[in-house]
Amino acid sequence: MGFKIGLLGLGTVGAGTAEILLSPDGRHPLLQELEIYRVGVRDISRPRSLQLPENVLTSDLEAIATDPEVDIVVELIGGLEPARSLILQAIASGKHVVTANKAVISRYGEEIFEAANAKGVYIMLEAAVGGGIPVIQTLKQSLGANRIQTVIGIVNGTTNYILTRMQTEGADFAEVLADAQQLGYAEADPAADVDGLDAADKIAILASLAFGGRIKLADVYCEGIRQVTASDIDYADKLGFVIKLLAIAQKNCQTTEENGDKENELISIRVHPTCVSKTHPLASVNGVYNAILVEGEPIGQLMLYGRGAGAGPTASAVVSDIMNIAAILKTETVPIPHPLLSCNHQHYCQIAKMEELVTRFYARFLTRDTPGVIGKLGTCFGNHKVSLQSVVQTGIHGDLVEIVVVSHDVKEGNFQQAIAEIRAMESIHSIASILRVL
Ligand SMILES: NC(=O)c1ccc[n+]([C@@H]2O[C@H](COP(=O)([O-])OP(=O)(O)OC[C@H]3O[C@@H](n4cnc5c(N)ncnc54)[C@H](OP(=O)(O)O)[C@@H]3O)[C@@H](O)[C@H]2O)c1
Ligand SMILES: N[C@@H](CCO)C(=O)O
Ligand code: NA
Repeated sequence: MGFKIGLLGLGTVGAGTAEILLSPDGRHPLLQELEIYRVGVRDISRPRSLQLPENVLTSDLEAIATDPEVDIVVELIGGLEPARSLILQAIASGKHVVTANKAVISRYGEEIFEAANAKGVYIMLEAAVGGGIPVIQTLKQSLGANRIQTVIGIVNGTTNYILTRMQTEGADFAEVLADAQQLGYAEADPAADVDGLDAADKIAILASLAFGGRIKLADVYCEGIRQVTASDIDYADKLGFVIKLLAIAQKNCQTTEENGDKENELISIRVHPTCVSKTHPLASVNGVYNAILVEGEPIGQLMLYGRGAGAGPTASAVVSDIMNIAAILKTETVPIPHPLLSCNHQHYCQIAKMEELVTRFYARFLTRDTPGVIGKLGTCFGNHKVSLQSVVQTGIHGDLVEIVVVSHDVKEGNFQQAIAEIRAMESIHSIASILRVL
């Protein structure tokens, strides 16, 4: 056998990975040279559906990360600790690392990549974004000739699955979330999915690759889907939209005030539920499917589509990373950092303020049924340079009237100022929802 794999974790993705490694027939011949040498889990007495070679299973994960026999450590336990420490121990022991852990990479990427570069080992993370979709390698290698302008993704399978079933069945949020957990799509703590944090980790990683600099996770604006209601899905539908949790990173034309230098272009980076026109390619990405739309020069638009979660698709990405490393180890006697596989970012991207974002908005108001209320809304928006595309009175609830507004492209800061004033108006009962429109 050629290369010894130390697998940390044998849950959804770990078991999917082991399954591929244990059945190499009909796959790339390089797989024949990969050996599952050790597998680390929390509880070795737990019954496993997989038949592993004897004495492979252990609960001593540190021993795997530092074992001189192991060539590649594959971290699939998830969470921040002990995942981060184990990755750092593996690097310090001269091992290449494959991980599906976007949470660790988006928070500790600088520490991990600096340690890896100093030690001359690779950190591969194809499974961390878009599951089986080969988006990391596409950005690192295949699109290297392009100037990337925009990356827009549906990158969380759990929330896409929930929104799709809410849309098609009028299903209840909690019931659909339980199904997503059962199917192995959700994170151990599904709040990471539902509150948009998982998507924020992923867009931080994608933006870093697309724009060639580090991204501080705290700079990613993030809203989840808890506040999306059946009513909004219904109104959006009538207006020609579906609601999707989008993760968006865009190079802003605006330059920094200090010197107006092109080098200082700002990046806008955000995750939020978004009204997407039914004719947009991302609108038909449903269920656990993910898609990433990239716009670059000269390639134009490119969309990658596939399964973003689940054992098999995610393991497909993990094993392809293992194979990339094995291929290098096989062909180079002294591995040198492969310029298209390693990460050498030296600076942080500058991030645009949310107030500066230019976007369309959808807003739903519950108002008292008093004369002139639509006029007051329109005047207030107008005073703040918010131009409206449509204002529709959509229903009456007792003595309250429901009004839905869709704006043209406006500055986020102007829109929010108008909303603050409207909220304080006597004739406004409440603002039921505000969504951005793609
Ligand atoms: N699930 C997906 O569809 C998916 C898709 C893309 C990326 N990912 C990422 O892949 C990683 C793994 O996710 P998963 O869904 O496979 O997780 P999982 O099903 O919860 O499996 C976690 C595995 O790690 C082991 N483990 C966890 N903490 C441990 C600790 N402190 N010490 C020793 N072993 C520990 C568990 O051991 P026991 O078996 O003994 O409990 C289990 O085998 C995460 O980073 C996740 O974000 C998941
Ligand atoms: N919980 C994640 C798993 C894949 O990263 C999702 O639902 O997309
Ligand atoms: Na991927």
